[in-house]
Amino acid sequence: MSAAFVTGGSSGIGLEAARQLASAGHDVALFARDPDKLLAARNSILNDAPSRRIEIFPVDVSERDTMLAAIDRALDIFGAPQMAIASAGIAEPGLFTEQSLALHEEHMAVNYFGSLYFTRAVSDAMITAGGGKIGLISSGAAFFGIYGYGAYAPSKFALRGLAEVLHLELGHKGIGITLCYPPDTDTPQLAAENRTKPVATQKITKGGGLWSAQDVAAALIEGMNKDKFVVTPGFQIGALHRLTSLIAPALRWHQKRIIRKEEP
Ligand SMILES: NC(=O)C1=CN([C@@H]2O[C@H](COP(=O)(O)OP(=O)(O)OC[C@H]3O[C@@H](n4cnc5c(N)ncnc54)[C@H](OP(=O)(O)O)[C@@H]3O)[C@@H](O)[C@H]2O)C=CC1
Ligand SMILES: CCCCCCCCCCCCCCCC(=O)[C@@H](N)CO
Repeated sequence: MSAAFVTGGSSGIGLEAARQLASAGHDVALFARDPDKLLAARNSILNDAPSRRIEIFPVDVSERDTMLAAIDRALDIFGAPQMAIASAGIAEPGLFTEQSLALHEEHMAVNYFGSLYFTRAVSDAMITAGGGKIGLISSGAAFFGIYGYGAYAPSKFALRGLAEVLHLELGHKGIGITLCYPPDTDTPQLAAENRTKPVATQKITKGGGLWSAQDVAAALIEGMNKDKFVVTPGFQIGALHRLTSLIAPALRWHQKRIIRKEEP
């Protein structure tokens, strides 16, 4: 039986991806910090896919050695996964002059290095096993600098840089890399960030549309199955992906208009 490993699998996009992979016949390993949320996620997935094996691994993806040890335990149980998705992430919007340096470091540690440790460990195992597919979640905020995302966006730009290299280096070793750029997606994280998000940031990101976690997860998994490198949910994100360097001056002009009005 083939397995799927999912970080951030206890909530939002990761939980929906894990649920869809279990329903498609995969056993699943879930990685996230809060054991209670992991248990609830396991029960909810088992409800939809009762005959699958679902194991939970309470771990902080940014703690390198404990994370690698947790993946080793999952590899002992399941062997190399056929599918692996790194969805664990944090997003705290705010202004550069008001955010702490520690918060910048935390975004890189979780969103970038957490995804990197996971990718390194599962790709090593997949190469030995003869192949596999890895899904990484960047963001629509990784195409151009968006007001209010000084701590968050760079971690997603970095992930994009890594994925572009891995697509080239691992592709011919039988490892598919799929990079997803979701717009705002209706998850607990979006609800939490909206409580402190500057009004200008909300108005700017609204232009990307609002997706459900189910639909983003489905688009990512479909992209992985079809060996697509890039998944862009929605026409706005698709257009941004193709056009950003061309329309960068227009995107700055568009934001400055909103910022002048909302952030005196
Ligand atoms: N929602 C949105 O609008 C968008 C989201 N994204 C990206 O999609 C991904 C998923 O986001 P979303 O589903 O909205 O978020 P949620 O907050 O709903 O879920 C995040 C998951 O990541 C886990 N997680 C967070 N920090 C850590 C950590 N340090 N170690 C291990 N697990 C961690 C959480 O569990 P726990 O807290 O228990 O650890 C939870 O399972 C993120 O990378 C996000 O940046 C991209 C674009 C838009
Ligand atoms: C010429 C003028 C055209 C203007 C169009 C502007 C469209 C911008 C869309 C960007 C959407 C980015 C959402 C990121 C969400 C995210 O990553 C967080 N919610 C994470 O939790």
